[in-house]
Amino acid sequence: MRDHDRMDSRFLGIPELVDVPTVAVVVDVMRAFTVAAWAFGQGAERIVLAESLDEALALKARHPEWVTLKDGPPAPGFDTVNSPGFLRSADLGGRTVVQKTTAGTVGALAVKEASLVLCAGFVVAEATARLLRTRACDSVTFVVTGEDGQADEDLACAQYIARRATGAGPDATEFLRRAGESRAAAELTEGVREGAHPDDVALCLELDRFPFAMVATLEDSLMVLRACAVPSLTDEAPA
Ligand SMILES: O=C(O)[C@H](CS(=O)(=O)O)OP(=O)(O)O
Ligand SMILES: [Mg+2]
Repeated sequence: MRDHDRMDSRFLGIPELVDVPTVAVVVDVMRAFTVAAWAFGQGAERIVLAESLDEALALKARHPEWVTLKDGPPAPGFDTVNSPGFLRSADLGGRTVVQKTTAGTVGALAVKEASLVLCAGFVVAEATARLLRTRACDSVTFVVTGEDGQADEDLACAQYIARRATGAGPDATEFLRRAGESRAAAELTEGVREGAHPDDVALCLELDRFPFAMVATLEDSLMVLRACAVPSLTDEAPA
């Protein structure tokens, strides 16, 4: 039986990903994977993580009913922006979303050959940790997507999930405080980052807003993210 306390965690920025991890948790709190979680919360069936803006536009041209979003300001060919505040009023029931951002989607695509790829932020922290526990993951690479691995909102979330995945029950307050004081939070609050809603930072700091984890897999050469229900702890085998 695996000892949950022994999970080996490493925390790497995207440029540091030189080998293919077995299990990767790609963290982007502000804002890609908070946005992705909200898309599922609003009914989206799947999210295609696009390699480039051109690929997102080409997918839209082939599938006009798909919903495209990118970070930065609104742009032709894109239906919306990378903002949980704006996305929470969208009806995405059964829709396919195409997402392209500066950090989050790039980080997920950088580990697309891994056996298990989870995408995460605070809004799905507990479900993500629980999935790592139920899959008995002994060694996990956390991809800290922002600022070449230095983004403290992503590192804090990654460290929190890593602790939770070992069965420890750390108080989230300090991790959320770090995220709230991060450069990304300040830039979103001050309007430096475009395509932002005034509620974005608060929405990115909602702990366990959603009950699902998010798993990315290659489907017909596209990296596709799907919400994944995770059994409750009472369904886990005893350690
Ligand atoms: O939309 C975001 O918050 C960022 C882009 S930027 O840093 O604001 O330019 O993208 P993400 O990949 O979600 O970190
Ligand atoms: Mg980010």
